Amino acid sequence: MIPILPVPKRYAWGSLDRLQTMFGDGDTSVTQGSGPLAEMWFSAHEQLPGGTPMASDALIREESCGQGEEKSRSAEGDRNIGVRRVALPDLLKQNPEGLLGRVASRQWGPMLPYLLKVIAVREPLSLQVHPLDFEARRGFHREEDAGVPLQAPDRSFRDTRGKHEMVVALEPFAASVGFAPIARQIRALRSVTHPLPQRMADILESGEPSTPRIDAMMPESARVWSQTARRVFRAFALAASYGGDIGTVGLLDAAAGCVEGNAERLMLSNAMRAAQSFPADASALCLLMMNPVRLRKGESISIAPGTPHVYLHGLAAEIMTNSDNVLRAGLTVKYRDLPNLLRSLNAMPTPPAAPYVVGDRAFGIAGRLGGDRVVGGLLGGGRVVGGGYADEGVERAGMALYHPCVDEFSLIYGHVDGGRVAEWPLPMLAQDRPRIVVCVKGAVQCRTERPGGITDAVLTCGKAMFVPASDGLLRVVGYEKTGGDILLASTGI
Ligand SMILES: O=P(O)(O)OC[C@H]1O[C@](O)(CO)[C@@H](O)[C@@H]1O
Repeated sequence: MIPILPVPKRYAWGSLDRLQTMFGDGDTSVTQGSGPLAEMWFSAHEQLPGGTPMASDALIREESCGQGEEKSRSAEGDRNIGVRRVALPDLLKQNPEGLLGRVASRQWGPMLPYLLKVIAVREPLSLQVHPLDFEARRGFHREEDAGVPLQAPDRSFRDTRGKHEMVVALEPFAASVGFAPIARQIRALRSVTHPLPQRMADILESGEPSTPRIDAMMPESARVWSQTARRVFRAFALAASYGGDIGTVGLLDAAAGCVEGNAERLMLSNAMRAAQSFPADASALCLLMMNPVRLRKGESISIAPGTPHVYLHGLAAEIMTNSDNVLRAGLTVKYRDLPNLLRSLNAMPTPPAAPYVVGDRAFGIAGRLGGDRVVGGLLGGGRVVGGGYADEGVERAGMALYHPCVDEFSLIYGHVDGGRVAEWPLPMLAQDRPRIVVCVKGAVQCRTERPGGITDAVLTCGKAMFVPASDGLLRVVGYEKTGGDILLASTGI
């Protein structure tokens, strides 16, 4: 087991206290600095030139450290033990098979195929879409050829990989994800008295072409799209490219009293939350086209490339393919790249999908499908109707495994009581793979056993370990009376 330090990301939408409290214990170098803290990355994403940190540092204990590498020294018996900080991607390149395992290193090369984050959302994130693999490769090379530096703020593609992502709520979490059924979009838009939302509703109802400017932004593949997808694309692109200030907060406020239906009310409330943070940005109206999502602790949602989404509020774990490619349409101070976003957009109304969830005693909603296997259902009308933990919450639920339909990652989240050994929902996912374990509450003790001997480590809240594939099975025991909550990231195969 190798201790790793997260990379803190400070964006304006981050929290002023959640991550500071969770990760601030002990090593304050991780959380020091003022202002909001948005994300903590446990990552082996390649470093950007110019020193922008993307990858976690691994802390390697060594009896003698090379010059300039030694950060701290302590006497252990007669030995002089040093701690050397090595960027995780460099460490993985030294011994891919031992650290990542045979299967992962053959499939993805000397690279950790997933990126784990803990995110604290105080203000809405951007209205965004992630690209597919081929779109990321094409976009990356286009920007390289155009000479846009990798770390430039107006760069969209920072690597060549598509981004598939999954969110597991650690506290209540609010978002808008994917396009809602078209009738619901029309009802929400019609409630707002202004020519722009009315025009969007007209487009959705009649399918008439919006303007040549908007139709010119349709990707080539739109030729084979359904009428519904074309209508949705046009209405979305109209609001996202509008540019002017229409006084969205006042309009949404006036609409709040007249809209009918729970889902529509939630759509309006999500749009209002976005508009309050970005009052002059008409793209907040796009949230009137999107499914409102409310996750409770332990509930989860899977975001496939192409899915438009806005995270609005809450604390969550996020795990994704090893990519930082985000295409933004609005609600942000960061670079917007509407043409590329529209090229990647999935314009078909689709209910947000929960990943497969497997767990022991973890579910009261979806029901069992034989053995300990439970299939997460779909979200509808802003309520989770399948998957995730039952009402009583994670404390009583034990561990659950969240597994979307990709091979690169899976996540276990749950609580281990003091003195109890964690019961993994699927034990094989806790061995022979590259794993990252993070304690997000209380304290736990991790143990690995391999021919060389037993290794033990206590993780208090905010501390993390990279557990190499060669370390064999990982056991986690709740520490002291209260035990702790952990995230255990692993590959899916
Ligand atoms: O562009 P923003 O609003 O800062 O959001 C970026 C963040 O959004 C996400 O893509 C969420 O989907 C994160 O993984 C990412 O770090």
